[in-house]
Amino acid sequence: MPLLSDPMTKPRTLFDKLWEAHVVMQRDDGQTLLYVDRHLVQDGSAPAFEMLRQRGLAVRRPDRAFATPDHYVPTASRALGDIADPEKRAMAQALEDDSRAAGIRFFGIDDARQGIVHVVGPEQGLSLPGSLIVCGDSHTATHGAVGALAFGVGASEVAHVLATQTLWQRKPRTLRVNIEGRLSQGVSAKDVILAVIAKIGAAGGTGHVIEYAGEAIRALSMEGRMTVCNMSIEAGARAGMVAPDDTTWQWLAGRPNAPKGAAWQEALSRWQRLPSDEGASFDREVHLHASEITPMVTWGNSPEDALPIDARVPDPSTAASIERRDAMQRTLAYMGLRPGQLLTDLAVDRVFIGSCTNGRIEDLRSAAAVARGRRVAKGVEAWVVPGSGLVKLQAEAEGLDAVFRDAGFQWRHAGCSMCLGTNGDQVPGGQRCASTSNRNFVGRQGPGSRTHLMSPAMAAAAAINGRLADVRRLLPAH
Ligand SMILES: CC(C)[C@H](C(=O)O)[C@@H](O)C(=O)O
Ligand code: SF4
Repeated sequence: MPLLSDPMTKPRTLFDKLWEAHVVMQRDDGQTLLYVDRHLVQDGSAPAFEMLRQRGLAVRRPDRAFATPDHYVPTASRALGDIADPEKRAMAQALEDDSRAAGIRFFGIDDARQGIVHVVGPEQGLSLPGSLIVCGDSHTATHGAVGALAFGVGASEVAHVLATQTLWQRKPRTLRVNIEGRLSQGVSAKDVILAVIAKIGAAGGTGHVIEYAGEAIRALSMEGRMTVCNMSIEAGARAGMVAPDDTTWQWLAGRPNAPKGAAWQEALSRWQRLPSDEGASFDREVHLHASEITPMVTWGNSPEDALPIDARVPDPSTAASIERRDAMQRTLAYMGLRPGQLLTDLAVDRVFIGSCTNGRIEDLRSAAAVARGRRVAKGVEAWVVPGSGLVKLQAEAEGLDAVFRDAGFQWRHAGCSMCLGTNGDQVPGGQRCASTSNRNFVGRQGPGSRTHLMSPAMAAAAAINGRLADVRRLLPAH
């Protein structure tokens, strides 16, 4: 029996192991300096390079950074010149110039490997188990799916990491979210994370790193785990992670930047020791049973406003407080909803399948399975935006582009696109969009846009039906 008080044998969580392995030094005020293994950079990071220039600092470890433009790139063409806003065009160009000047590996818009940085990192094997990964973007949590500690940082921290390869952080607390049992047919990783956020709230994970565990998480593919980890930030958490296992090794083996040969074997034996030890304790635990989770959609302006698709728009008069009632009334007004309306009665104008949450090959396969042999409803504009150029090529090799095009979807180039609309791909004001992205905030997809978050299969079902729809009633005919 190990002595629990012995720090060498005390059971540790995956997070504890990762944190301890990256500590450079601790300060008396509770801040810890961490070593950063991988720094992912996107086109919003131009100001960080400028900060370095102003202080006459060089990039310390260009070999540990990687850059690709995603937020500002056009998805109708592959030319930076097609970015209408000159400021954004300059930012996208600056990323290329600054990366090249610093010797940072860079995938430009004309490179098939370009894409949303959170899709490209894992795809290229740049995001590896046991590593500490940062990026100047909140959805960096995605990379935790490979068993990494990955989180978003601000612009000045991006500059700090570029200059020093380290980062000051306060140690977060740990929260384990356990999903026991098996998911039913038509229920996906997106439904899991929407159900988790609906349960714990958009601030439920504040100050914590979440480890997702349990049978339903173990059964998820890597793509599914990335979807779950991606939205950790929408629960307020600092990061999300899943212990690496056989699914992880199989998915990573052979990726361009994953270790090869003897180095792979050596890495594997290290990585196999990463999962939380039996008996390791977490500051908090939350339990959900997979059988409780059904296809979900959001109705409001926070990802926590998620309900099963067969539910009705909630009634503000039943709210727990006056403040909540007023907030709900404002939300319903913005979203153009009436209390008690069936969610399946809501007609959509737009459908967006893509983003770092759900723009991977498996997401496109599940949407295509629903779209196959069917037609997008009249008056609906439906887009599919692959998360990376390689996802696009893979989908084309499988004929998914033809499935989508035949059904009346637009097949676009890779980028963040309508998730945030910074590249001009926006939902017009007042229009309702079924979206596979991660945020439904006021104006998120464009001023006045109304976003309903859901899984790729559910978004495809909405495109076909012209209304929010229960994909279980529209499952592909076999
Ligand atoms: C623009 C970027 C900094 C932002 C983020 O941090 O997440 C964006 O990616 C988003 O999804 O809102
Ligand atoms: S796809 Fe959306 S959520 Fe992801 S990085 Fe781009 S804008 Fe942010």
